[in-house]
Amino acid sequence: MTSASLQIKNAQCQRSGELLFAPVSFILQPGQLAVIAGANGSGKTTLLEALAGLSLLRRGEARFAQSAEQHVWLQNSHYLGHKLGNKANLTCLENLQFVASINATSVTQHQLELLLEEAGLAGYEYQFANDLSAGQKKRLALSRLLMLNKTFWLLDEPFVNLDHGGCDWLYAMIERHLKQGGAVLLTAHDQKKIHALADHHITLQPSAAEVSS
Ligand SMILES: Nc1ncnc2c1ncn2[C@@H]1O[C@H](COP(=O)(O)OP(=O)(O)OP(=O)(O)O)[C@@H](O)[C@H]1O
Repeated sequence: MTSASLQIKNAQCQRSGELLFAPVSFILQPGQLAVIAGANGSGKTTLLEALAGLSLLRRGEARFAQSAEQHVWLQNSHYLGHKLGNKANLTCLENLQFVASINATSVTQHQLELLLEEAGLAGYEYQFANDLSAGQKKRLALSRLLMLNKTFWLLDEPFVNLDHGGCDWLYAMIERHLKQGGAVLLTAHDQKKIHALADHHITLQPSAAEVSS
């Protein structure tokens, strides 16, 4: 796992020609958690997508390890958005095998079975992802984090759809990742426990400024 930091300086995103939120700055160090909060529509998902390389920041910058090389950051990070990325017509096991193969990760079927068990999906190994409940789909998507050895986790509302047990599991997973030197950037609304664990609390505030062309 790399031990580099992520520096976010005066970051702003736009939609329909308008800046969504006032500039955001913080440095995410190894072992740290940043929680991004804000009202519905304030731009949390848009910011996370930009940091995950799916779109561009409108202003400011995100620098990884003091370098502008975004591909290094992307290689070391794993993004989980609202669209979970499970393959509906593959089983739980096949989903993990697929993700392992495209990430050149070597893993045995037994290891994957243990991983699914940890995710609360024992007994669902051969069930199609399409036939899982919303919370089970989330658990399957989150179990990828355990399989891939990525330093930075970018998680958009990861607690949504999880039951109490699922929330405890995810919380413990994040805590362990931080202790191992990983870093986590996530969005959350009313998760008091995860807010208490956070090193950075970022609440997106509306931006007054218009984007000039
Ligand atoms: N695909 C899109 N095309 C155009 N505008 C969009 C699109 N997605 C979101 N927006 C707009 O961008 C703004 C920010 O949306 P975003 O999803 O980033 O907010 P959010 O803080 O994550 O909200 P929530 O808490 O509801 O998930 C909103 O005003 C929304 O209407």
